[in-house]
Amino acid sequence: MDKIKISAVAYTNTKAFIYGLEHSDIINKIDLSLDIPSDCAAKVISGQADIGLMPVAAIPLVPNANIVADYCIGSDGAVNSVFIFSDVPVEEIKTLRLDSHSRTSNNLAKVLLKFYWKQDVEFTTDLNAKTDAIVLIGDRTFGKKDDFAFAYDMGAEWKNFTGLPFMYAAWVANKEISQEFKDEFNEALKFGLEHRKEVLQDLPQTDNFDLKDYLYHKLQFEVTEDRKKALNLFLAYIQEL
Ligand SMILES: C=C(O[C@@H]1C=C(C(=O)O)C=C[C@H]1O)C(=O)O
Repeated sequence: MDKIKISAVAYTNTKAFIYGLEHSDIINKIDLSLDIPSDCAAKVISGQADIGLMPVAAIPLVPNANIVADYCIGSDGAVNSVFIFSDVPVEEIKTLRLDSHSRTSNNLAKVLLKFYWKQDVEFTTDLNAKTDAIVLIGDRTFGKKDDFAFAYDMGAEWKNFTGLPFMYAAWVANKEISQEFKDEFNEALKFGLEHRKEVLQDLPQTDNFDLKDYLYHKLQFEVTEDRKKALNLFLAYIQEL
């Protein structure tokens, strides 16, 4: 049988999932690559990967997209790794640089600015552009909150806006996956989440960042009904941008 090609996010938020996959027999049935989120999306869209832990904002671009696991990268309120960092308060943001690693959070910033804060903002991806604010996600945000005059946690702001939790990335396939594989995959992911203590022990400490709080509390990994509702609402807002 051909191995199932899987692309997962190479950030700390995915370490428990990777631990679970690597400590289960399923590791012999998959080809696992670790990528930045935007590359994960590109691989699932192009068919280079069969399944990806993919930024949810890119789901509409995936042919035959289907969510194949009961677990995701989510939060209920603040997530502590998805930010708009700004020199000015949000009412004064006129220009914002997006994060080339991101698909979901770039769109989340656009949705929040337009529909929640009702700001008219110019967006750029030019790394040399001097902007009022930037989107930054993942490990590169750890401990950086105090380096900026304003730090808006987009998980918290989405909850203020909608009252809902959020789903940043989901395990999405571009083809039919057997129930047998899905069951085994879910078991492996669950095993990883149950072994966060071991995962934590292997992670390097980061200044000004509470890794334990991040892995156990800020990140929430279940695909719940409310998180699916949030996903549909988010995708509908993206259509209106
Ligand atoms: C919580 C996070 O969720 C993520 C954010 C993503 C995005 O903005 O496209 C994609 C995958 C996840 O890694 C994070 O990266 O900090």
